[in-house]
Amino acid sequence: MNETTIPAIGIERLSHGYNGKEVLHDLDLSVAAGEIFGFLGHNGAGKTTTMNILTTLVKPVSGTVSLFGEDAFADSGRARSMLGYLPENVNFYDNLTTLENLHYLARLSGLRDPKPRILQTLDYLDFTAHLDERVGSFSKGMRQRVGLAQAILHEPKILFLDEPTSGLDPSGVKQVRELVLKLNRERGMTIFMNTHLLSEVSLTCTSIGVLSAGRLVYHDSLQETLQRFPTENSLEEIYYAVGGSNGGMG
Ligand SMILES: Nc1ncnc2c1ncn2[C@@H]1O[C@H](COP(=O)(O)OP(=O)(O)OP(=O)(O)O)[C@@H](O)[C@H]1O
Repeated sequence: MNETTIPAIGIERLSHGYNGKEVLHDLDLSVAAGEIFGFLGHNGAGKTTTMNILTTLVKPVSGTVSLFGEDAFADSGRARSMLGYLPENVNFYDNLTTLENLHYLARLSGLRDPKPRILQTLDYLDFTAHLDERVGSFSKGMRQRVGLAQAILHEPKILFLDEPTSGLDPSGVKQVRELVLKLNRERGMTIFMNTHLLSEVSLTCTSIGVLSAGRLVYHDSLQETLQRFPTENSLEEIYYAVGGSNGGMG
């Protein structure tokens, strides 16, 4: 396999379960470098479980995960240096400022002298004005941008976002969308995004996968998807057409 064909994310025969009950069944998936991949699925389909495995937080029962061709669990420290993760709910210390929170988290993850990089990242995210404000006073959208700063501080090659626009107002949704596109365009980051918001997928993603009850029932480029389903008026209809029909999207 040469450089150009090594996927950013390679998943082979991945299975996982809790308390003896399997929730991910034999998942195979590959995401090319430079993609913005939208991972769709109803509640309980297994999206967060998959993301927790891809970010090496959870070791799978069976199967392999590789990041740019390297086994993620052979050296999870190395894998973590390649990836950034914005979980659905990030916990910050409300009585600490943006800078103090990011400094603390950066030191925890082993970055020495992180301040210059924090300043540079906040500048990139257009958030410098809130550097010395306490996170406890922030809106959900502002907290999300601090979360994004935390996720990209070490300049990862792959960014994992779990429902990044959940609970945001329309302007917050737009801000996150624009930042995701900017990180992909300017820094070449591969983005893997769990989402319920089908409208966001068509505005942001280059390829989509649909997970239904722990099985990948669809994976293709957004362009192919829109061509293949010309009569479906929305991505939601496409979602149902390809098998995500057992449950609501909320
Ligand atoms: N720590 C856990 N212990 C036991 N069961 C779990 C655990 N985490 C998830 N599950 C179960 O695994 C299944 C998949 O959950 P998961 O959170 O991965 O789905 P999801 O697609 O991310 O759903 P949502 O959109 O609601 O976040 C669900 O049936 C869930 O109840």
